[in-house]
Amino acid sequence: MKAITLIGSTGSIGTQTLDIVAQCPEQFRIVGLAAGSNVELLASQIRQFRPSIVAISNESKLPELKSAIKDVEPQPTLLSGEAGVIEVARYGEAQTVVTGIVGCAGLLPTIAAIEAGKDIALANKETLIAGAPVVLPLIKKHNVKLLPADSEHSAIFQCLQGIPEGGLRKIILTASGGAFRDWDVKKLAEVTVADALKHPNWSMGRKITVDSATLMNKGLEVIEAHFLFGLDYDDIEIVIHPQSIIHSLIELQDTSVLAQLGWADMRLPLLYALSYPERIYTDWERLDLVKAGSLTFREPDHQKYPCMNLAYNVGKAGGSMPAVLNAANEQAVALFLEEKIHFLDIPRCIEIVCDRHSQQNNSNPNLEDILAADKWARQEVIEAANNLQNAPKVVSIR
Ligand SMILES: NC(=O)C1=CN([C@@H]2O[C@H](COP(=O)(O)OP(=O)(O)OC[C@H]3O[C@@H](n4cnc5c(N)ncnc54)[C@H](OP(=O)(O)O)[C@@H]3O)[C@@H](O)[C@H]2O)C=CC1
Ligand SMILES: CC(=O)[C@@H](O)[C@H](O)COP(=O)(O)O
Ligand SMILES: [Mn+2]
Repeated sequence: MKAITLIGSTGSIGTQTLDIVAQCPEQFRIVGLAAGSNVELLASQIRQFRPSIVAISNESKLPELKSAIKDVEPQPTLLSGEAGVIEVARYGEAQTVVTGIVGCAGLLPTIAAIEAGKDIALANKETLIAGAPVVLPLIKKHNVKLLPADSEHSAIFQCLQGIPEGGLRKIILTASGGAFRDWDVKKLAEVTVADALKHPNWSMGRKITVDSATLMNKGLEVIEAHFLFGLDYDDIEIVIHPQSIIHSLIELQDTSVLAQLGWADMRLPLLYALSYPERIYTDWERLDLVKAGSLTFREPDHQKYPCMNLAYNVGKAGGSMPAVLNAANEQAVALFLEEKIHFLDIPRCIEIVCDRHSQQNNSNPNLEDILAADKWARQEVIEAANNLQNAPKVVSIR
């Protein structure tokens, strides 16, 4: 039975991972949980899954959590703050750590898990995008597995099984097109937060749902694919596939193309990241091609969605640029969700900050450099947002 620690247990990835564990008690058990602020859900997860160690990142919530589980026997070790989450990530018993924290907040716990010899089931793409120059060498050094759980990267990883080294020629990432795929570009000036949070196919957390709407999610996934599978950026293509049935494709040297298909259900890539290389039987709804109907494809519109080109350019620049792109995007999306900037300001702010950083890109950043670049970019987005024409004054960063 595989022992699993789950960080980000109260989110979309977290709850779907726990659904798998509940359905596969012979295969998996939870030893550690970490979350941000959601005491009620975390307490009920503790009751159901009986982890040995738990952390809540928001320190002020620890007393509430303690009280909510005071009758649970045996009591798990309870920690709080960033240090507590890191402690949970490195906790002894677990073989695999599922990274379901959103954003670069996942970076330090993931590094701690790798250094403690854990395999990583990677949902938290921001960790790799910002931290690849540090994370990838550590994965090698500690001889642990980096198993993709993002649906596209899982699809590519599944297709690659049995393909000899050097056989891969191109990656084709599918994109749903996000909330505004059928909106006229002129209407994007009227977008509300509620509009951006209506993903056509997937039910996910707020940040990634906005990323899907700007197509930055696909831009981030291009960089993620580069780091995971080692192809040049010119060999990673995006295609819009509104049905989200084909989760991505690979082209091989002889022009043969392989794809992985399934309903839009994150449990499948999560299960494979946990069971790899085994395949576990499930009673989940099986793909019915007739029910799926037409599978269609179109070119992405780079004028309408500038985030994709931003990501390609930043990926090609490398160094500390991806950390800056990622942090700028996190900050811009947060401001959009707080209704402090407009949807169309998201790429504007990111571009301004990436342009500024291009003068000082660090080609070989260490962890300290990455964290500094991340902090700098967030502050710069605040400034850029305040300077946008007609923008209401935003806030100063903490
Ligand atoms: N959802 C999906 O289908 C997919 C998600 N991903 C990626 O997976 C990651 C998670 O996404 P998703 O589940 O949608 O996000 P959610 O917003 O639904 O969940 C985020 C989780 O992270 C926790 N969290 C936030 N900040 C911290 C912190 N500082 N320390 C500890 N825990 C924290 C939250 O806790 P709390 O709520 O208690 O505050 C919550 O459990 C993202 O990187 C996303 O890009 C990738 C592919 C698909
Ligand atoms: C489920 C998943 O992996 C998400 O990253 C998904 O890809 C979002 O959909 P789009 O970015 O294609 O809209
Ligand atoms: Mn994805």
